[in-house]
Amino acid sequence: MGGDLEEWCPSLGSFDIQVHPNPLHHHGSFHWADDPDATLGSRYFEVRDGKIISVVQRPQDGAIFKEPMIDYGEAVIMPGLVDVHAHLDEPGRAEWEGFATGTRAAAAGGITTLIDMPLNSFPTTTTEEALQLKVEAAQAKIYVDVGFWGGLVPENAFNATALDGLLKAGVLGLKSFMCPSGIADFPMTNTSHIKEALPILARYRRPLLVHAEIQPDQSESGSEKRPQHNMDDPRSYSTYLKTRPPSWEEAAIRELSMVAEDTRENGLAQGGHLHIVHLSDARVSLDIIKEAKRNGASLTVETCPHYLAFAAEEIQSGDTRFKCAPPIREEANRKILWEALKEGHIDMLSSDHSPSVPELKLLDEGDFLRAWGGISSLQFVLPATWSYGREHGIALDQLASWWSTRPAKLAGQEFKGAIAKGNDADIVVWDPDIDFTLDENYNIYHKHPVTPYMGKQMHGKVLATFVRGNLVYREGEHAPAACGIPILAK
Ligand SMILES: NC(=O)N[C@H]1NC(=O)NC1=O
Ligand SMILES: [Zn+2]
Ligand SMILES: [Zn+2]
Repeated sequence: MGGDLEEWCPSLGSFDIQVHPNPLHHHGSFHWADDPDATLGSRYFEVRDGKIISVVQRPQDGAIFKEPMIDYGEAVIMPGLVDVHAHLDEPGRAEWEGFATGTRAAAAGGITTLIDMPLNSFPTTTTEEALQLKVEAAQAKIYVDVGFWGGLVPENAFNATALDGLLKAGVLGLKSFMCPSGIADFPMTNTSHIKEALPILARYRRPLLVHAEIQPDQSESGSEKRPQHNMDDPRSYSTYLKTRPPSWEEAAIRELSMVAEDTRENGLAQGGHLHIVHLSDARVSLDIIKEAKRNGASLTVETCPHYLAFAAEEIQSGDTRFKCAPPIREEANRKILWEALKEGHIDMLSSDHSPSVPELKLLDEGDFLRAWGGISSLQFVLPATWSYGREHGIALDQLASWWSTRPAKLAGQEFKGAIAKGNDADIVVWDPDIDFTLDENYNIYHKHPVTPYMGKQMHGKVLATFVRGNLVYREGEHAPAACGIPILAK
């Protein structure tokens, strides 16, 4: 590695990066996410004022190369990850996770853009004023770029003026829940709320993201109930699993697939888009999604590394670090999820980083029914996807598509998600061959170190992360200044 890298943020100015193909990892060809025809060979790209201004096979191919030149040798260079689903909880619950801690973890994990969820912070991001508070809280604290989803709740769903205000203020889209969210000031929406909001979102060409689970008896208690399962052992994972069967996801996704018909050509919400967050059920729910897509709906779906990494059978009694909703299902389901991802039926990945203060995980009692549902994982999504994905024969360009290109598109970030001329120089440099064990000595930058990945052996180490040409992280060190910016839709 050459060049003067001591110059951290706010800008490295102009520089060039040289990339050699990694002979161990080319999986047929080494290429950028947006350039499937690229053949094996060194590649160069040139960065100026935070933008990629050229990508060439050889320096003489039209680019004027200047110093400094950074040569990353055998390392893999990919577009920075775009995580469209993270809960940064500030303002209001900064003790759960915050902008500084969350984005430092993101930078260390190769994530260059993160879209913050409208809930778990207080107030929830359901009004223009609340968005303003979010932006103020993020200001000067973020190490990567951060956009914001707004919240669709019953209170604003039938109020077109309120939704217009929120969208004009710059949220990148809206998010709603079809079951209790676990947060009192983020009540769930039903199908009519969603149907009503979709044409408004369509006018802005912004998506509606939905937590797709429906609790059959529909009682809105704001928290999970302990119905007929209260005779079972609350420390046993299977007890929790039974409380949220695949039929919950199926019921929600069936309703959504009908609403999604409005997004088809000549539909009431043409130009609109529905996105299903964190799919866990790889069976009937996925079949409904495939059918809806075949019928022309503008619909996408994400899953998360924890559904691809873990299986219900291995979750130990009382280990509530693994509690999330929808729940992690059986090994057989995990296998089908991988197939669906590789075949393109699942469009992208996200972290759903949803930590709480450790006390709410009730780790001592190990009560799965009462513990906070949410998995902390932000910093580890790249090595987790790679480590577990290697067994399933995934390729680097698939990683870039699931983690960068497609999520950038969902979030409307046309200048992010790919290493291409004119794009932001958002880049992760990493070595897929370096193994590490996530243990107590590992630098975890999340607010709290509680994570189900603790103790796991993983492959893949992030060497450097650039956000708009700024070196924000390099091997255990962060830039002294927080040079991420809030992203607001125009
Ligand atoms: N409120 C919140 O973050 N809930 C999230 N946690 C989880 O496991 N699934 C969710 O939707
Ligand atoms: Zn959710
Ligand atoms: Zn979430």
